Amino acid sequence: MSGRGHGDHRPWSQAREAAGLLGGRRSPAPRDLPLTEALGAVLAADVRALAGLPAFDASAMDGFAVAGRGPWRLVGRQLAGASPESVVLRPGEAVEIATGARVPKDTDSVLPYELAVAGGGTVDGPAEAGRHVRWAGEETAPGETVLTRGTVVGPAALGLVASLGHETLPVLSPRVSVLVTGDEVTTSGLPGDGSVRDAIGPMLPGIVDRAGGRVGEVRHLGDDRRPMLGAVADAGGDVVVVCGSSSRGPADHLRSVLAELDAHVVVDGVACRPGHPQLLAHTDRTVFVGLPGNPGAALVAAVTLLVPLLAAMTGRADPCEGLSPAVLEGRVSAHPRDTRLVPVRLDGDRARPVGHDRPGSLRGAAQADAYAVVPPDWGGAEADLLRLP
Ligand SMILES: Nc1nc2c(c(=O)[nH]1)N[C@H]1C(S)=C(S)[C@@H](COP(=O)(O)OP(=O)(O)OC[C@H]3O[C@@H](n4cnc5c(N)ncnc54)[C@H](O)[C@@H]3O)O[C@H]1N2
Ligand code: MOO
Repeated sequence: MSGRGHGDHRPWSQAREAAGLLGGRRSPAPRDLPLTEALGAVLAADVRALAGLPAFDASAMDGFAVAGRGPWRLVGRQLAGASPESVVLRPGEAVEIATGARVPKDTDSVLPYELAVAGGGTVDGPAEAGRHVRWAGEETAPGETVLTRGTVVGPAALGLVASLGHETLPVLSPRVSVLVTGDEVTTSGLPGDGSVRDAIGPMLPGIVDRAGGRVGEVRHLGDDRRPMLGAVADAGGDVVVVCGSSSRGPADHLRSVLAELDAHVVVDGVACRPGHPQLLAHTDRTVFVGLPGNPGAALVAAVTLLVPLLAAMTGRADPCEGLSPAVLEGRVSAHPRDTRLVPVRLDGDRARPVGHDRPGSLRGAAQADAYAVVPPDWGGAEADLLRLP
């Protein structure tokens, strides 16, 4: 049973710092992810244009592509996506053209419908040489660097690189394996009669994603020690998260399993409520994070250790940080030793506790914008905030 008293628990802010420091010393190997999976990851290398933008000379307006001086004889029509070599223009000729369509060879400019006078097989108007054509490569030339290493891939970046011909992106994104433990934990159907539905497995991939990592596998295990040892030892990835088994009951084997794997323990218990049974440890190859089985406590532990760890592994800002402090409403009191994390809704510079914040419940966190951080020495009124992932 317990060999460590409560006094050994790390102060909450120090635990977060320790996770960030460890993450800063661990860089995941670069890997290529399909564009559909690259959102939110950090670029491992500069990205160059594989094709120019536009990739061909295209009309920027609906109207007429013209060559030479007007009036022009209408010789055809070019719609977007039409076969590339359909038309070649000679001086004095025009084709009706759609925005985005490839302009015929030897086009000088495009005359928009609004400026054109058309009839009797001819068209005339004030065409200006070179205008209203998006010339190949004028926005981006092939080979140009369009995104630099270290950029967090956002939706626009995905659209950009797709338009330049990429199928994958080189990213730094820690691979995370999740082991959910507990004989009583089920993955489908109604809970009851001593069984509970896994609430942590469904929650973690989104949290990991927002911190720039990817969950590769969520495995469910019982409470026996030997299978847990095998599963922890064999779990692939840069980070292995073990849920449940973090406390000091007869089925809580994580500490002894980590000791058998010669893991170095960095944090064993954090002075926060909920979520004090948390673990951070590592071998040369892998970082281990132990989360409590109570789902509300697991979420607090995830934002305490897992999120800062993953963010620091790719050198990005912690996605939970950056909110300004707010006036904490309601009757919240500080705990004598532990930092309390209170789920709140934000309204301007005010934070209102939402309740339903017991360690076993995610109901409050599911409706909240942030945790209000209430340290033991809290003076009342304003509290720091930690954005909920
Ligand atoms: N003697 C002590 N007992 C406990 C302490 C303590 O300090 N001394 N701490 C309590 C706190 S606080 C927590 S939190 C839990 C953490 O325990 P474990 O991490 O070992 O988790 P379990 O005992 O397996 O489960 C706790 C609770 O959560 C339910 N659970 C577990 N996994 C899931 C899941 N994936 N989804 C939903 N619910 C889950 C489980 O059925 C239990 O009800 O220890 C306290 N005890
Ligand atoms: O601290 Mo436990 O992790 O509250 O439920």
